[in-house]
Amino acid sequence: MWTLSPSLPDAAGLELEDAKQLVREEVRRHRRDRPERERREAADAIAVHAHALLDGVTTVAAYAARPAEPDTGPLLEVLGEAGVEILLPVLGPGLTRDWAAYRVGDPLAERAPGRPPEPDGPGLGEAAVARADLIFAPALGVDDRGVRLGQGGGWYDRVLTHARPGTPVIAVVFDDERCSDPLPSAPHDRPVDGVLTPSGVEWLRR
Ligand SMILES: Nc1nc2c(c(=O)[nH]1)N(C=O)[C@@H](CNc1ccc(C(=O)N[C@@H](CCC(=O)O)C(=O)O)cc1)CN2
Ligand SMILES: Nc1ncnc2c1ncn2[C@@H]1O[C@H](COP(=O)(O)OP(=O)(O)OP(=O)(O)O)[C@@H](O)[C@H]1O
Repeated sequence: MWTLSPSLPDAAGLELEDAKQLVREEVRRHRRDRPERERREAADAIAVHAHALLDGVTTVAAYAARPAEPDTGPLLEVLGEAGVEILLPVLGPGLTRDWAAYRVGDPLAERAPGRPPEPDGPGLGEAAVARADLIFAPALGVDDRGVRLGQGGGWYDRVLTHARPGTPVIAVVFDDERCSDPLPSAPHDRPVDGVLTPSGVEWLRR
């Protein structure tokens, strides 16, 4: 069985960005091979465990998954059923950062190949993430320190500077991407507070 920890490429002697890129390639390769059934089951389990995080939460910043990511459709449904306000990322030119409100059932469309599905409501501005009481972030891997490896655009590292201090950030990954060995990390990488996998919620930093 593949898991990220023992599959970490040997990053010794590499520049940090090169080391990150190698790990991204390893995870993406594995994601491409993941059976669709496993992805579907993971999505359902992730949604079930998300319930436990919603006490006292009014607004959630979440995301609509791209094809090989854990599907967030069931998670978004759980959020909708709980009556919370949902914000989803919207990308402008050059991956600029914005958010729009989303209600379950609203159309989501890929604006360009490889881009995540997006709502078409008005942009609320990058700083709208400050409304969120809870933030779900996509990731390729998360280690014991909460270091999150993202897709490499720095989108979340930048956008999270607008989150209200103390707002929990929860990365969503498959079980085999929850990594017990340290992932490469830079000073600007904002650690996450917890990780949500099909096995449940794990708090890493409290
Ligand atoms: N579902 C989801 N939404 C997200 C992210 C994410 O990782 N997942 N992001 C996390 O930061 C931000 C957007 N990051 C993005 C990163 C890459 C591409 C993209 O166009 N990828 C193309 C081309 C890549 C390339 O050639 O360099 C592709 O993958 O085909 C789009 C958005 C915000 N929304
Ligand atoms: N807060 C920031 N301010 C300025 N530049 C940043 C910031 N965060 C990240 N960057 C730059 O963005 C690029 C990608 O960063 P990084 O590798 O951490 O992305 P990532 O966390 O994997 O991606 P994402 O957050 O989009 O999923 C790097 O060149 C980095 O220097």
